[in-house]
Amino acid sequence: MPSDVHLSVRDLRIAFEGIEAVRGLSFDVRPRETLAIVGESGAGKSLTARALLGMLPRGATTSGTIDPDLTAHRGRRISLVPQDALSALSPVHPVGDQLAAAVRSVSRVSRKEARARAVAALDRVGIPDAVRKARAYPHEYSGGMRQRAVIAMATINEPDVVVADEPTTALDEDRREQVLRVLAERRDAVGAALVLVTHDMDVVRDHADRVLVMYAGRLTELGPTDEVLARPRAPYTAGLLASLPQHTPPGRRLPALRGTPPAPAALPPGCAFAPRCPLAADACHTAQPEPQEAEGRLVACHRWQDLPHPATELFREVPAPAQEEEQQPA
Ligand SMILES: Nc1ncnc2c1ncn2[C@@H]1O[C@H](COP(=O)(O)OP(=O)(O)OP(=O)(O)O)[C@@H](O)[C@H]1O
Repeated sequence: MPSDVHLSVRDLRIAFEGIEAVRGLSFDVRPRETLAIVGESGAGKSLTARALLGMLPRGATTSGTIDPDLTAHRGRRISLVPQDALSALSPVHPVGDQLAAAVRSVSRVSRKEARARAVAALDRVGIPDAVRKARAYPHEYSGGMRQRAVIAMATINEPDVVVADEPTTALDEDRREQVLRVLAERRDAVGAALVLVTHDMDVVRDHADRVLVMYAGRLTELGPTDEVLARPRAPYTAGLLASLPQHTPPGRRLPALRGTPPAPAALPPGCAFAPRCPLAADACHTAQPEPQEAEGRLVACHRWQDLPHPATELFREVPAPAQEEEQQPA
């Protein structure tokens, strides 16, 4: 494994009763970078993230390699910031005690020292009056503050990898930005790699160094965020981008990406995106495209060289319904 890589995933497959939901995924995560995993619901983002942590649901079978395997070091070398902070915190213990317990679970320090580290960790994520707040219970924190406390918990033992699974879904935009900033700041401070699972391209644009776009359990595109967003090479990435309001001119219908992804048990032959893809050709309906190097990124698409620029144009065929265009003042 190259020295600038914290974690290396190769040909990861996750199945339930023999049906693969993640189908041969490979990627690396590097220190002090945020790798966003993005895609529609059911793409396999959470399963992938949870495989890194060894937290897959009962019944899941896996193959492939995750190197190093950090699953035995959860809370120390790899940690989770979940969507719902309350699920990460016990309601019956003060927040500071929980952080101190996390410290003492991996290092032999006195209670007093662990407590001091807990207060410092809360202070670092911007919890005001951290000494007093350390004695408060999770329900006494606001939503944004609670999520920052979870970030303090996830980074207090200076892990190599932090996995954040939709960490801001429950928050409003201001708090979302604040939490993602704190997460990036802590990532840098402890030298961790951050794997950020999201379905939100705005979050990807503003907070990820690289982006892994997933569709139906497979890699669609992987590369530097700025480059992928400025010029997507996979039609699916372009479709996700075209669905953002800022890419949709007035009078055009939202969302641009029509239809829904296939269920793992009902995959079409060939490229799983082909039935929704405006560029699909015969080969796309018969042969599954493998990820290949394409101008500094990985793209799994038979037709990546044929994409127009801007590729979001592919998804702009549909005018808005007449009543939206012709709305008259009452
Ligand atoms: N416990 C389970 N048992 C059976 N199948 C499952 C289970 N968990 C996930 N799957 C299958 O794996 C697919 C991918 O799940 P995953 O939670 O990784 O999707 P996701 O991309 O994170 O979606 P979302 O954004 O909705 O969380 C699901 O659509 C489902 O078909």
